[in-house]
Amino acid sequence: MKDEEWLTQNLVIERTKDTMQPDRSTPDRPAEPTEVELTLLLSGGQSYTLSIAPHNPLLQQLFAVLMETPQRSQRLFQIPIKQGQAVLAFPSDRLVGIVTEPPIVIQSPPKSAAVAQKNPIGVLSADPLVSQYIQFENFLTPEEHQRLLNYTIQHKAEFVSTQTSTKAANYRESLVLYVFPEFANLISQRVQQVFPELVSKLGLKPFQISQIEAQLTAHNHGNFYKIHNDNGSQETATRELTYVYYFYREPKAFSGGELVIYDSKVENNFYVRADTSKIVQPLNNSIVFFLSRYLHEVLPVDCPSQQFADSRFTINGWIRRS
Ligand SMILES: O=C(O)CCC(=O)C(=O)O
Ligand SMILES: [Fe+2]
Repeated sequence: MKDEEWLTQNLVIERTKDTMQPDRSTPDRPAEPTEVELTLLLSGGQSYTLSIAPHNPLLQQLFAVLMETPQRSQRLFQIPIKQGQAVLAFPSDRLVGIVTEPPIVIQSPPKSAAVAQKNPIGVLSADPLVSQYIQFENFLTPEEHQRLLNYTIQHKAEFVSTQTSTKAANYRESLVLYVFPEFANLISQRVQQVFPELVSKLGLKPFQISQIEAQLTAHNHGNFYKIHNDNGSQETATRELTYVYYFYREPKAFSGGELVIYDSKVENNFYVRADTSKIVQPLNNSIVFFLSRYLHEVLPVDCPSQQFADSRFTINGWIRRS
């Protein structure tokens, strides 16, 4: 059967609320939804939200179209809406992103789901208990990266010791600079530029950004940050996404300092740490994004020279929703 035929023969229900079945979840797995809310992001800034059954092959077809790079085969989507009283029609090359809620796993997509642009590396899964992240390499230009490195080394004297919000001892050891306006603005701008892509690739519901926070950190010999999340207090509750931009002097004079992002499991209605995790390498001039609620840690850094200029530097912060 051709796609067009299939599409006109299958009814799609428009957006409805309360799509979850009565709770038959086990502590570890959410109940399977009976409907998925699907937002189609079209070029030109338009979007359309509808609800469909999770096993409707339309989902596979829409995702398959997104994967077709660099050349898209041209076809017309004709999706029945309003109980079949109307049709949403658009050519396949206008589809630029798909948001699903709850997150869904598309079985056997062609290659990685993170393809579309640039060179993102990361882990993408639609299971809310499986942590996902996106890492972009070459995030700043070489010139910006070098200027940032020079600026950081020149401002060594302004760094202070880090603390956690709970002031727990032996939980976090590193240095931080809170005021660095030029580069805080630069990172904030670039983060805003990739934000729509992030939301789409991470399968998040789009949200209004209220603030992008930024701090500049230096991890030198023996420094670390033990397991924590970034939005566990009242003051930090509106942090939705965490970003970490890594930079350092070449040749690299430290090892370790990997970022470990833990998967989750649900206990007593709370997300808690699962035994499985992903390890993110702090690649020079790369930036990683992940949900602020994930538990994560920075493994100890080994920097034999102990020189500040050889540190594992980051600009990291949080995208807050309004
Ligand atoms: O430096 C990193 O890789 C992560 C830092 C972090 O988790 C934080 O500052 O909250
Ligand atoms: Fe963190």
